[in-house]
Amino acid sequence: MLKCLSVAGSDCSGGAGIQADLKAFSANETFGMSVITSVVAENTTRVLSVFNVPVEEIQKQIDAVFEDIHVDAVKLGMLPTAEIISAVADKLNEYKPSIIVCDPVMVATSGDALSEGGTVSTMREKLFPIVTLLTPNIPEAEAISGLEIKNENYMEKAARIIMDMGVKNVLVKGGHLTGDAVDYLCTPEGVHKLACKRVDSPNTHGTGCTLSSAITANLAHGMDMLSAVTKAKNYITEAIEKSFTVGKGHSPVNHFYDYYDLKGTVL
Ligand SMILES: Nc1ncnc2c1ncn2[C@@H]1O[C@H](COP(=O)(O)OP(=O)(O)OP(=O)(O)O)[C@@H](O)[C@H]1O
Ligand SMILES: Cc1ncc(COP(=O)(O)O)c(N)n1
Repeated sequence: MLKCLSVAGSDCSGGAGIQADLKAFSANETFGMSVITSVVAENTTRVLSVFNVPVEEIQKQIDAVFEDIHVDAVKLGMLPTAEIISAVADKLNEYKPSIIVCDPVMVATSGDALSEGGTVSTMREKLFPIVTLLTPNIPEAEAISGLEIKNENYMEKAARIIMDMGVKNVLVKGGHLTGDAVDYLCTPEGVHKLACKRVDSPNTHGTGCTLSSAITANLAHGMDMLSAVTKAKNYITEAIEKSFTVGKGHSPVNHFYDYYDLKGTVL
């Protein structure tokens, strides 16, 4: 069994963060593990509070996993402070996992901040040189590239700017635009446009976390970057399409649509 580790924040309502990552790892046939960076009191409508785990405890969790278990791939989610980014990067440099997918989480679907301001420069200095793939959404790609993304054409430009910062592969996600759900994948081989139909649904809580974790699992399985991202993109589209209501706001996606029907009966 391949083993994937998520280093991310906890979403008590189960739709995003570590909880989404573990579900996506399992649904994509890998064993999931978690290092919790922050305990977020949040639900489908809002963030009530953010309690960051002390850096030493994050380091110890990473040590506990790596001293005992071979990690096939790592996914990075919410790294809320420059100090945490720096400490996680140092640990990754120590243990050198071969695959690192980084979702540079800054803001929740509800619009609430999940990261201190001013973390982009630390991410750029410490994480960009070591990540295999960076997966910013539109606001994150704007913050990193400094480019205002007015439409699809600017997504590709932003991806190229971020590649020029030394990132090996970049996926700029277009969930926040209108029209088809279009993402741009920039690899050393070129730019690939990945378009799926936009599902008319408010159930998008955790889409970014789920997509990046599915990509991580696919890369752990040995897929090349384009195949891993394409398969994960199809997975997230279907997971949104087959989602159900949880709470009063943006419900999560259905990670296990392939395994259970909406009454929980095994397919
Ligand atoms: N309504 C939708 N229908 C189909 N695909 C979607 C929809 N919304 C988002 N996606 C897709 O989901 C993935 C995540 O994209 P998005 O831009 O929403 O990331 P994110 O902002 O990090 O996630 P979130 O909105 O959960 O914070 C992308 O592949 C995007 O194209
Ligand atoms: C703990 C935590 N991490 C990340 C997100 C963003 O998730 P997404 O961008 O996938 O909605 C979130 N809402 N909560």
